[in-house]
Amino acid sequence: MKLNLLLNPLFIKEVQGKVELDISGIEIDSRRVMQGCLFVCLPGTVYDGHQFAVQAVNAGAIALITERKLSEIPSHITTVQVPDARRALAILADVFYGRPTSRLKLIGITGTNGKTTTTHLVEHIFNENDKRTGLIGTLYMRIGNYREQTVNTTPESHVLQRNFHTMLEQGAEYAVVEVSSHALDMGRVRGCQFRTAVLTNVTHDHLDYHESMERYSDTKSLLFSQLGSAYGDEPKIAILNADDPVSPLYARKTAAQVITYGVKNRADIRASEIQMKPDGTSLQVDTFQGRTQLNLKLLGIFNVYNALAAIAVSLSEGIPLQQVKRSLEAFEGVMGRFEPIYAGQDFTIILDYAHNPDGLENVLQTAKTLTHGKLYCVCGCEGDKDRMKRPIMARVAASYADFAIFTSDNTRSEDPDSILRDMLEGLEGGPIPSSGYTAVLDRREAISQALELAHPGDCVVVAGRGHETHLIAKGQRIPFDDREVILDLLGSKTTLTMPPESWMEGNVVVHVPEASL
Ligand SMILES: CC(=O)N[C@H]1[C@@H](OP(=O)(O)OP(=O)(O)OC[C@H]2O[C@@H](n3ccc(=O)[nH]c3=O)[C@H](O)[C@@H]2O)O[C@H](CO)[C@@H](O)[C@@H]1O[C@H](C)C(=O)N[C@@H](C)C(=O)N[C@H](CCC(=O)O)C(=O)O
Ligand SMILES: Nc1ncnc2c1ncn2[C@@H]1O[C@H](COP(=O)(O)OP(=O)(O)OP(=O)(O)O)[C@@H](O)[C@H]1O
Repeated sequence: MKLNLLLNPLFIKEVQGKVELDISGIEIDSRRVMQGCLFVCLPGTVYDGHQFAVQAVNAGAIALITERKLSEIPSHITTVQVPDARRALAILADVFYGRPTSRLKLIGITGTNGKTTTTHLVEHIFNENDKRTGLIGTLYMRIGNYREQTVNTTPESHVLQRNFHTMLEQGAEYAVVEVSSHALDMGRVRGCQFRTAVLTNVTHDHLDYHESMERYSDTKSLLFSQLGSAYGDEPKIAILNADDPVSPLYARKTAAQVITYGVKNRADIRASEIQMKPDGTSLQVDTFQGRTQLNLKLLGIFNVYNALAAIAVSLSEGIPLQQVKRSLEAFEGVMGRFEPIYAGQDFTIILDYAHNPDGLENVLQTAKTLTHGKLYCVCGCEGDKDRMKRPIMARVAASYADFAIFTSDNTRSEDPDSILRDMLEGLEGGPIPSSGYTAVLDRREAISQALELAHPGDCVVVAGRGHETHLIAKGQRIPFDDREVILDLLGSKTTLTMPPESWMEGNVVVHVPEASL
């Protein structure tokens, strides 16, 4: 694409050099630059991309977007100075890839927990109903069988727009995207023409970055204000969790039409008569298309919320309720999210990705409800991330588990002992698990101890890592997959299908939510 066409929508302070150039791609990392690229110099949290301009030119960049004048740039290289390179990147990426979101039906899902699960639920329902989708999130970018690995839950704008372009090429009608608070804050989704925005929930996480819950919640609300205020021929919809206290404020921030879902409060899509059994959850759902009975294979009230959000998206796209029901009932779950690991052992093991207080509480609450015997929890906290959640997560584990084993997660640059000390501070003067707790630095050893302690009827929850296959410590990525470790400790190579009767020996549990209508 010609550079002058790319630059058209940009507010430019100064251009030096020719703009009649053919640009082969847009890059922000000098190590990935290819011949003919436009290199955008981004100020980052660790480095300043301007430092790598010369490196980018040496690697083949023919033009640069900068926020200031740079010395040492060869005179044949075009330099375009803008006030804000990150904003410029979003605009350039949108133009370079042909404004793909104007031709895709874009659904963005934000929230502290449940984004991955809800995007997968929506993808599954849509695909079962002949709507071709692309999905972007923590696990991957995928369109049918085509997959690309993602570095971030929500990629930087040039990768995001490239993904959307690929989706269009592959015939996708919809894009279902996890939108993280970091992405909203850094403007990675600027330029995306969202059709539907969904909120799962807002609870404590990422305060290392956002600093306060107010700022965190305010950042998440950007997705709803970014639905825009112009009305076109197609509907714009904000889907909000009626039981989350932030929702009324988010409703005020959007000009879009609002659909609510929930369990406790009045909502457009509301679940009641929730019953949880070891092999699934049944519920009644009242919607604007009538009432239906649902039998989900998923466990936990948190998954009821995820399912309600997916129902709201599906109904708003005109999929009949009975078809939504059929599709939801066939959904098997998402890798590493409340996933049972069974290799013939006589107790239950749940692999889960919970890595913040609310996620852990939801998972342990669900496991406890279904466990007749003892509940064991193995969990840790990440280094170089929100320190404030460490004692809270330990308290959550202590409140639900009969025995807690605190261990390491990604320690990054931090001393693993000091992370554990932060966690254990949460137990001072607080609840202590009925059978006690221990701290075991080595994660494999921690899991091993939990499996050795468990008896028939017990349940071991291994939390925090879910689908992850590596641990990060001192700048190294060390292969470590909780699933493989568990199977290895059980002396098995693969998981088997678990017969429902060998799950936790729980009776049918009826959950009666408190109605506040
Ligand atoms: C804190 C943060 O979000 N950092 C993101 C940010 O990197 P950064 O600003 O720190 O970049 P930097 O390392 O300082 O470098 C500055 C610039 O110099 C460039 N550079 C750097 C080195 C070099 O040799 N050459 C070069 O050109 C870099 O490419 C960059 O353009 O921009 C990068 C490109 O978009 C992101 O990949 C990176 O995400 C890192 C990996 C990360 O861990 N982010 C987390 C916090 C995050 O965003 N998480 C959310 C999900 C959270 C959740 O819900 O759990 C997500 O959406 O993934
Ligand atoms: N609606 C929910 N409310 C609370 N906890 C949830 C909910 N859905 C899932 N969880 C818990 O949070 C964990 C992460 O779920 P999921 O991956 O769907 O969320 P996410 O928002 O994509 O997380 P991340 O952004 O960190 O990838 C699950 O393993 C489960 O423990």
